[in-house]
Amino acid sequence: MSHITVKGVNKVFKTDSREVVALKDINLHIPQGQFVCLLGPSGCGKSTLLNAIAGFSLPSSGEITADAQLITGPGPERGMVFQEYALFPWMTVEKNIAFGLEVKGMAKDKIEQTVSQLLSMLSLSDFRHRYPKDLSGGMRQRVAIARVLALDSPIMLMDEPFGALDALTRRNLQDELLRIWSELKKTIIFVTHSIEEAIYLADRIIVMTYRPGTVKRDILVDLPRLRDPASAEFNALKRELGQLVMEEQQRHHNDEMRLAAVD
Ligand SMILES: Nc1ncnc2c1ncn2[C@@H]1O[C@H](COP(=O)(O)OP(=O)(O)OP(=O)(O)O)[C@@H](O)[C@H]1O
Repeated sequence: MSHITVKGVNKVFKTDSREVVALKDINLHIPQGQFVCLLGPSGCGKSTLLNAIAGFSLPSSGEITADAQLITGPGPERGMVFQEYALFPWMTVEKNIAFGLEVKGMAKDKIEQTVSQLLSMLSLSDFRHRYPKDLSGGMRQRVAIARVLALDSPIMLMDEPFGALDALTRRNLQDELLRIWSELKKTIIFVTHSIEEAIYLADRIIVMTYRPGTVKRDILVDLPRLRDPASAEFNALKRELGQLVMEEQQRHHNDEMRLAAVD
């Protein structure tokens, strides 16, 4: 089981000069196995919501539960993949993947078996003895995904994991992620500001508003996979989402102009 409930969540950041309402009255239920994208322009609270679900930064009010258990901090059932890979540079690929399992005290032969399976699943077998600095961005992100999969968390939280990759590598990794997701039946919450990426991947897209971050639209994507970005249905949804995101982008822009005028 791995469902998430977000109930009446608010998050306020206080700085010396002002308060930022990053999230306001967010209510969501994410069933087990759903692939959800959080979509919106910069500053609309996507990472704040993801970090709250991860337990890194708790809500100011409201509550989030995973399998009906209140989230009060990070937990093994929720694995996080960041944009910036977060690998240990002094460890080889296989050591990076094995690390969490060693910390958990798993038996050596079981670790070897798990790591080999993951290396194969993510096409990393030929790179097992390499260090992160000797890998491309796409390969490094594969290792980061393998590391989270090693811990077998039923929930994967992903914060713009492919944002720094070139278009072709990004599409390859999107396809691999879809394959892994359908094979392992994970619940995935994936932050992106790419409309096309959200439509390509998600069962459900949650469009957020810019400051305060609220749910602007909650859309189920009912297109068969693998999805064709050239299809009429894909493009119709892209236009609809483009309009919604642009409205928020405009609010972001207006806000920046207003703040610049005050300074
Ligand atoms: N630690 C913090 N202190 C003060 N304000 C913060 C803090 N973290 C986030 N914010 C503010 O909260 C709002 C939401 O930020 P958040 O990073 O969640 O947005 P985002 O949608 O993930 O944007 P991006 O795509 O740029 O990462 C922004 O206005 C941001 O400036």
